[in-house]
Amino acid sequence: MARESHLETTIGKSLVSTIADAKVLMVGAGGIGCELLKNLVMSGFKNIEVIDLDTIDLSNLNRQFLFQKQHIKKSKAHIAKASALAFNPNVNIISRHQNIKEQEFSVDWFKSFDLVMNALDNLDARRHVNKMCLAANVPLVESGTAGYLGQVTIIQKDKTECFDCQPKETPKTFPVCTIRSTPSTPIHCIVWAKSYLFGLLFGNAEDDDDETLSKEDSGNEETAKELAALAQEAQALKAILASADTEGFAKRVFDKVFHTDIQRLRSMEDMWKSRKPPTPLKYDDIMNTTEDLQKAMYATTLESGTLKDQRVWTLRETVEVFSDSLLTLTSRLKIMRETDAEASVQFDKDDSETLDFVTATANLRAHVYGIEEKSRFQVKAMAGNIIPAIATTNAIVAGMMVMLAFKILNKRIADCKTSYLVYGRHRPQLIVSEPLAKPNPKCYICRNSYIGLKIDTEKSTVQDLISLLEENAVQDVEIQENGRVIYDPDFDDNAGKTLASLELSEGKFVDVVDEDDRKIIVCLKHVDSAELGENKYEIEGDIEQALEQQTVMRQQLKEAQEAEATHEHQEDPDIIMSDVNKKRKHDEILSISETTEGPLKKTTLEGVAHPPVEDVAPLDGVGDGTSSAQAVDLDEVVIVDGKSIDVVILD
Ligand SMILES: Nc1ncnc2c1ncn2[C@@H]1O[C@H](COP(=O)(O)OP(=O)(O)OP(=O)(O)O)[C@@H](O)[C@H]1O
Ligand SMILES: [Zn+2]
Repeated sequence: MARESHLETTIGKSLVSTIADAKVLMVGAGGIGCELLKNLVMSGFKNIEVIDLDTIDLSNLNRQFLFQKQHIKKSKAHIAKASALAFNPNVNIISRHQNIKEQEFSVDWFKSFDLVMNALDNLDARRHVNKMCLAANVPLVESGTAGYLGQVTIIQKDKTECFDCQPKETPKTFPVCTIRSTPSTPIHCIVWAKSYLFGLLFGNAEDDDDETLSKEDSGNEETAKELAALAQEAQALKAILASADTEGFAKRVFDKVFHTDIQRLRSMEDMWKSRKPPTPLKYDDIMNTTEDLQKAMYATTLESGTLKDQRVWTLRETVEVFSDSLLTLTSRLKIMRETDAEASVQFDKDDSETLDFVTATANLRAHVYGIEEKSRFQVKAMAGNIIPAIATTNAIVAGMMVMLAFKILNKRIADCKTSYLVYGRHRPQLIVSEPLAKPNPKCYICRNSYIGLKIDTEKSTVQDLISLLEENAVQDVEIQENGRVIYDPDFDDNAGKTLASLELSEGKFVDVVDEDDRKIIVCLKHVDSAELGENKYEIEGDIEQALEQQTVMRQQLKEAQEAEATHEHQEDPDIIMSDVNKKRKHDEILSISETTEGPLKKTTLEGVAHPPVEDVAPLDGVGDGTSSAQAVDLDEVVIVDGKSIDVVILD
């Protein structure tokens, strides 16, 4: 009771009662999720549903404080529930050990919540929840952290930008030849080991087309020749793989990859005119040398007392790890292929044998090219595309999420802001905020109108769907599902097929575009025809209104495009400047995250809801950074001294 009376004094009785009645969905019970669930049960929320598909890993325990050692391998969602109930048993928590993308989590299910809160770590799941919340018209609190950086915002259909309104950064790519022939940094060697050699040895022959390699430079004739030679080498390696069961296999692979192939590359003199050529390595030369000699020869330090994970291995140790992991993974693959001829082993930073192999081969390659070698711990971070996860960043972000939740439930969406945690700036200001952005008129996700359609997907055909749309004034339609054309006036092959036979079943989103290019997204809900009775279908929502809304949106898009064309024409110097500023800010934030060290986490900036936008706004009330007490117009955050933060909630 005392807890609630404090809350009432702080935010008022009526909001406390609204919070107690609200039903909240929390997606993800990892770094942010654990903090968030603890906050929710401690701040008056009484009805919480938590979903996470994963189990607890040892590496989670340094920051996911609802989990302890004895919980390893158990469901994150279930354990998070049990631990949170210990904080406050008077809360109704439903936990689900499932993927949020499962079909049973339909638009109607999303509609049953007053609020959804994302504590996820990947774009795919975030995009999915974004779309479901737009379709269900439920407000979404979106969050993300990357090292010391974090951000929190809200997404509300037609009122704010959605998760997909701004393009997200694509993963970094490297030219093929840098990776395969002329590496110059440790990451080039790691990408080669993880995305090329690993795939060749333990994957399917065709899938060495990793996203981290770009073929942009393959137009040039020299490069094309080099790629052809590399392809031949790959074939030769596959021939060696056929002898995996025989004595000396590891030595044969080693000598092929680090001696024969390197010698061939070395013989291409043009390539080394302005670069240091690589030095081939021979298995026997290394294994026949003693450890002492190794140290003298290769100047690798073996500091006793340092964990093997955290120091660079000697060359001999590296070769030993190479041999052991190669043999283990080869026999693992053999067993897998007994039941599935197409099976492959995937790299996973938490799978110790795959990490061993990538660390050893990346370092052997680095050695050959005279590049700095890395510890297994460092390779894990780099190969897993990892930015350190900081428990306090997650805690601050989870705190800000709850404050946004308070405002949303208090019907004050207009007062919500996007907040960024920007550690490492010279100003004594940790959190900066900016007003919520309006939807991007060009967005393919939120600038659509959603309607629900109850229909017997087993019996109704595409033609039935077209007819019912026509009955509702949607004429000359084109129908697509997830980029797949189902029907258009020039492609009617599917007209007589049932929806279900085209996998248009319960929960699927179908894009319908009419003669005026207005797009409506139809969420299918399978209902048996017997239940539907005489009406063969039932529409949820107002199609006419949706079409009108689409007309307005088309007009807005046209205006935005015209405005853009005029700007481009005039080359407005202010606009150019603002782009430069944005880039500078972005680079600055990235450089902060690059210099951070700490525990590991795979969330990258791409996982954060929006790339940090404007330069840190000179917010109202912020001084020049020299004053010791600054009032910041953040509504809920006041920074004192530049050191401590007082959180004040203004009702
Ligand atoms: N589609 C999904 N459905 C349900 N939960 C998901 C989905 N995708 C991701 N998650 C969960 O979101 C959480 C994100 O938490 P976090 O970013 O801390 O990642 P983590 O996996 O715990 O940490 P790490 O990646 O560093 O091992 C994870 O627990 C993950 O299982
Ligand atoms: Zn959008």
